[in-house]
Amino acid sequence: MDFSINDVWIWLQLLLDILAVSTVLYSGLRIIRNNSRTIQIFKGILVVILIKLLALALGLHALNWLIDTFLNWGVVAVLILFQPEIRSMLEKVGKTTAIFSQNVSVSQISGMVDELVESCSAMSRTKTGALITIQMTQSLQDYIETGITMDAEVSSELLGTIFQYGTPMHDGAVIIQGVKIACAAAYFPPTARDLPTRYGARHRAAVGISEITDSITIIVSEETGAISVAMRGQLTQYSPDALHRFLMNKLAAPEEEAAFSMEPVLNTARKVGFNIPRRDLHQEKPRDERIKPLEVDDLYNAGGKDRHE
Ligand SMILES: Nc1ncnc2c1ncn2[C@@H]1O[C@H](COP(=O)(O)OP(=O)(O)OP(=O)(O)O)[C@@H](O)[C@H]1O
Repeated sequence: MDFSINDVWIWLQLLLDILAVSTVLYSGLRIIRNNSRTIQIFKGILVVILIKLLALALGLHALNWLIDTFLNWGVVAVLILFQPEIRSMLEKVGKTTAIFSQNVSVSQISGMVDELVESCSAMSRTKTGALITIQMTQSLQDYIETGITMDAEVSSELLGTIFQYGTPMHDGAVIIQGVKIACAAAYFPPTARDLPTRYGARHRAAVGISEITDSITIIVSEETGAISVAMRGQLTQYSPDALHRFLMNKLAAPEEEAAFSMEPVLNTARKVGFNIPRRDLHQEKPRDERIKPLEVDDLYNAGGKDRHE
């Protein structure tokens, strides 16, 4: 069989097209899955499309016209409704203000994690409420501006002082950028979801920021002293040791995560004939096995509660 350069180019274009479309669809579905608001809007759009199909099948012209008009305006409505998600997606594409791109060494991260865990452990013992968010790849600049700007090394003493009850900065969240405290007393949009009643405003704020950014938020409960982490809309309770392992795993080995998020795209490439070796999850992510959450609340499956011993 003869292949001209033109044929090769057409195949390459096709392949690029498939890769681009699957990346866009995958990112869109991830945003929808990770955010309760987008799930609701997505369900609403599906219902409207189903009604339109029904109207077409039954020949209901007036209803069909109404839905067409609604869908035409729908593009504008979706752009307005999804504005925060679109903005955060574009920020993600254009910006890599991640902890890892700030010339931060693993030993600096390790030092920061030691201080962070020590202070959370101390605040857990004294039942001092705390809310600490670590910026990952998406910028938290908008939220930093809602608080009191700082530029200080993370230290157990400083965090303890900030969250001491009655001090001017104890209300709100501390945001960590790189290995530094960028601000205190920041305000986060709380989640719109119905959380179990044992979770109050602090936990709602933590889940809220974890739904709209890829940040990691640590919460120390004033009521119980429990330490939890909010990430991608999920709240997980950790012991101080497990928290240390979790943070080191997330902050000191990010490139594995990034590579794994490309898996669906790589799968498409494999399907069209590219010989890309598969990664062995168990062989390459041994550190995850050491993470032992005490309790996992999967907030997306209301009431779902797994125990990991
Ligand atoms: N939207 C928000 N953004 C940032 N911080 C917030 C926000 N809402 C509440 N907080 C913080 O949470 C504190 C109130 O927490 P509340 O007791 O209602 O929460 P909780 O989830 O029940 O936690 P705890 O278990 O510590 O009682 C406030 O004093 C404030 O510091």
